Amino acid sequence: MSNNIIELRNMQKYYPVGKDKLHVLKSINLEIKKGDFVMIMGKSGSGKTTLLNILGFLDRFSEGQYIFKGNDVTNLSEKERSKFRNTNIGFVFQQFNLIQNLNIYKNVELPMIYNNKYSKEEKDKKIKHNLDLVDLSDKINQKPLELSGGQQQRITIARALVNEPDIIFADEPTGALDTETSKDIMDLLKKLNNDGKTIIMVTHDPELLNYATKVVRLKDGVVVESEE
Ligand SMILES: Nc1ncnc2c1ncn2[C@@H]1O[C@H](COP(=O)(O)OP(=O)(O)OP(=O)(O)O)[C@@H](O)[C@H]1O
Repeated sequence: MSNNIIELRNMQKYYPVGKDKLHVLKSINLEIKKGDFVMIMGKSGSGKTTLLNILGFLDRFSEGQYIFKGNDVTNLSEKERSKFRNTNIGFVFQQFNLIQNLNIYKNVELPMIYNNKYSKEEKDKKIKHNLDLVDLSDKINQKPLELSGGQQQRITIARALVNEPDIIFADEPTGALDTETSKDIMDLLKKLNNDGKTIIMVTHDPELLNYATKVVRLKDGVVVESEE
């Protein structure tokens, strides 16, 4: 088996717009290896988020083939897609997407509620372990808005890790943070990458390129450059 964790073959994505269709991703061929730290770059509207959402089973594509960990996942049902997503992928978003009226424990617990396979003791252990990993176990009973932006993003990273996914998808994870806090978050992602997680990240920021092992540049829905 190849050591590609992800392969896209000749993938096309159209969005319906009135009677027409907008061709937003054009003949995308992509190979991502286990342990890569991939940066998807390109101008606003070039298709970065659409590509990330397709790779993360959040959106469907129109034509082509998707091979994920050696499985052809092109034609999965919605239920199978949710299972793949929940088992294999952790998500980190620019706007954190934490639930404000739940405390940190409950927020980090969420992905484990959906997959429903751990006992209360196992959940406690995993939540504490991952909060330790992001250095915030002392915030376990607080609410998201009582934390700084950087701390909230660290909580979303703990949440992304609880189901022990192989891959972390991050859409502009530092977009809402100042320079110094961005560096902390990038260093944390790099540490996870060094420990074996594959990271696929969308960014506008060329200064973050030195964290990457692979760069994919999109222009008007076309991969114009893909370099290791
Ligand atoms: N649900 C949708 N319906 C129709 N068109 C869409 C939809 N979502 C995105 N688009 C269009 O698809 C194109 C690509 O959008 P996408 O969000 O993937 O770009 P992006 O590179 O991530 O941009 P940004 O950096 O601004 O987030 C844009 O032209 C956008 O307007």
